[in-house]
Amino acid sequence: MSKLDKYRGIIPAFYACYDEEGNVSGERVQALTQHFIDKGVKGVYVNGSSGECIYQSVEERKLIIENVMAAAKGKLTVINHVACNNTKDSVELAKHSESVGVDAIASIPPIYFRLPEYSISAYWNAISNAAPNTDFVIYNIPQLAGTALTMSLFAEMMKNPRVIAVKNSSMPTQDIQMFKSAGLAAKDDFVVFNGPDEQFVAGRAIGADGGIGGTYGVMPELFLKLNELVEAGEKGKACELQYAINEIIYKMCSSRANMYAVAKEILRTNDNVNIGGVREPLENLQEADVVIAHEAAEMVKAAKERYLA
Ligand SMILES: CC(=O)N[C@@H]([C@@H](O)[C@H](O)[C@H](O)CO)[C@@H](O)CC(=O)C(=O)O
Repeated sequence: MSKLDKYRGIIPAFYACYDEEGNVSGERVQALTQHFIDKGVKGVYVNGSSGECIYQSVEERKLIIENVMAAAKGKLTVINHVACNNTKDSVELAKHSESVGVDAIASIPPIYFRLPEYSISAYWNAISNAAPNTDFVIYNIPQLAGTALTMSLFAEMMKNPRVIAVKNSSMPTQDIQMFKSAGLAAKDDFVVFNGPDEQFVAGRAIGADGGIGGTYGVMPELFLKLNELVEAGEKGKACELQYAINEIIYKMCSSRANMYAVAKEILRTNDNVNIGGVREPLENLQEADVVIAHEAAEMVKAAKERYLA
């Protein structure tokens, strides 16, 4: 048993939870956390892309993680994404994360200015030094952050003993293999999370230890089953379920509204969990999008009936 086993499995990327006025709702954060505990997932990834972190203040992000921790009570592995695009605020969130007892903090590189690698490693190490007793996860999502995790930057970060994982949301699954191999060459144990939900089976096959995903939240049971099939070596069945999941994701992405608005409507419809809409400038649902969300909700139900029986 490795001390990193708590990160191996299905970890939904936590959605932003708002009240009817669009303010962060601590009560709804707790309700969503409880929902994930009830579903039996390994953990949650809080304040990431799915958490709409770039549209939230430092105080709101503190409120969110405090409420996740209050409801999780040790029943979930909690990873808190703390990057704010400036070192000062990110450091403040890192310190606060450690004070509330998260398992790990995570960070994307700084966005907008194309910084040299020594500035990115200095940024990540400053954040990590502010939480000296907390694991650190590098979040690689070049298509959104605009900066990719190169192998030289990765090697530099491996010198930090708290760096235990990469959450890899880049599209080439080969990146997973490269980070996994280099991570294991540098350390006794190292975790890589699959990022693109549509490639979960491929990511796991090439070395990912589990996944963190933005669509797990609307169908955690299906991803738990998918992970089980992968672990059992049932390639054919795993691919069949992956294809069914992908049809659901394509449906979710076919909406004019932002995908997270669709996800929240699916949660409301299928699970009676109401966490509001999305924050502007993300698009909320119009009538045609509600139809799409309800079709996707039906697809989730049908897939559960078919694959979980
Ligand atoms: C580019 C992107 O948003 N990738 C998502 C995926 O889960 C993605 O939503 C999913 O594969 C659907 O395309 C995650 O990797 C992001 C994520 O987990 C997070 O930080 O919320």
